[in-house]
Amino acid sequence: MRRLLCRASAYSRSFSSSSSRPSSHGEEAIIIDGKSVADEIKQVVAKEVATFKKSVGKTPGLGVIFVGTRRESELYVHNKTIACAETGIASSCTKLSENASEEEVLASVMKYNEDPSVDGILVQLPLPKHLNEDKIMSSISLLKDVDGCHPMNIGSLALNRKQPLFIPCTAKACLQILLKNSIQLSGRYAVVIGCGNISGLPISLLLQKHNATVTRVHALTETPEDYTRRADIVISAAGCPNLVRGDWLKREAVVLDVGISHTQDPSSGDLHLVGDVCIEEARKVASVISPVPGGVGPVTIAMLLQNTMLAAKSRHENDYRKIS
Ligand SMILES: NC(=O)C1=CN([C@@H]2O[C@H](COP(=O)(O)OP(=O)(O)OC[C@H]3O[C@@H](n4cnc5c(N)ncnc54)[C@H](OP(=O)(O)O)[C@@H]3O)[C@@H](O)[C@H]2O)C=CC1
Ligand SMILES: Nc1nc(=O)c2c([nH]1)NC[C@@H]1CN(c3ccc(C(=O)N[C@@H](CCC(=O)O)C(=O)O)cc3)C=[N+]21
Ligand SMILES: [Mg+2]
Repeated sequence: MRRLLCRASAYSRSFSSSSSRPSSHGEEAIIIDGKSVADEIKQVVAKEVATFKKSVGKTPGLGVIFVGTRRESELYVHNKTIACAETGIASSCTKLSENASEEEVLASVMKYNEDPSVDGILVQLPLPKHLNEDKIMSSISLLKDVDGCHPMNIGSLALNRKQPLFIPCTAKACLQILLKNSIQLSGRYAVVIGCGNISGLPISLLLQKHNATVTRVHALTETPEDYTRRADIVISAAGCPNLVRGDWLKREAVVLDVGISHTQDPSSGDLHLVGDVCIEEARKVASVISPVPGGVGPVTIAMLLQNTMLAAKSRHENDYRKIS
């Protein structure tokens, strides 16, 4: 009975444009519509950008650095550029070849660090293996770290009572989806699958900041399902198709699928996206699921725009303080 009530209340809470119920037979999870969550955020950002342009006379700007030729990275960078244009943010992209030297990449970061028209910098990951990712990410100016990947920002996210200037976009996107669907975090048990620097790790730190009890599992964890089966909230960011099966989940669990893998259609050559969660099984067990595509991904891009707007504002306030 409690379960039924839970499900009914989760349904009524989310009975809005941001979620849709896939079937009417009453036992399937709510599938979150990330695109509409993203559109709402983008509308707010677009208004802020317009106000900023009018009052300050500057256009917020994002600089992207893309090393190599990975096809999916190219797609993401393209999507980010379009999203910037939609909200009135200026964007530029520095493309470097697969065998670019560390000095070249660092020089590109420095150029954006010093460019007053650039408010936010994103170095597209993963980088080619010969490059030192830590060194490159640490060279991004703290005030421009809209990706939230600088060790100082990650450190502040991990510390009690400290607020980072920028929260990594994917973690922010997950939190936004949870809050939007009135999913309580405080005191609840959350399991994050995968501890990557741009997704799993920051997600687990942000959930912990919101007083969830958090376990992180990874490729070396023995029987990860022992943890996920007890979890109120499961967030998977491993990049392994069908990793999370229906029998890995507790009834009424909330499941966010962050992982994205690309499979190529043998006949058309088109890239298809798949998440980590076996959605056909999970939807029969979970109460709420964010799918791939159309879940966390679009919200992540909206958060990048929000962080870029935030960077423009805080840099402007800093300049103002210096001259007054
Ligand atoms: N939707 C979105 O907005 C975004 C999606 N992504 C996607 O999220 C995924 C993760 O990205 P990223 O963090 O950069 O990746 P990383 O490669 O940095 O991290 C992957 C993590 O998953 C773990 N892992 C791998 N296989 C398994 C497994 N079988 N069981 C449990 N854990 C496993 C790895 O563990 P170990 O370290 O032990 O090998 C590692 O901790 C990718 O698919 C990426 O495309 C990323 C960013 C944004
Ligand atoms: N420094 C850095 N920061 C990142 O945030 C970062 C990165 N590097 N490297 C790659 C990953 C991946 N990532 C995605 C963002 C949006 C979608 C997204 O919008 N996905 C859409 C579909 C997109 C499509 O159709 O191709 C969806 O899931 O519906 C996907 C993936 C950010 N990443
Ligand atoms: Mg590397």
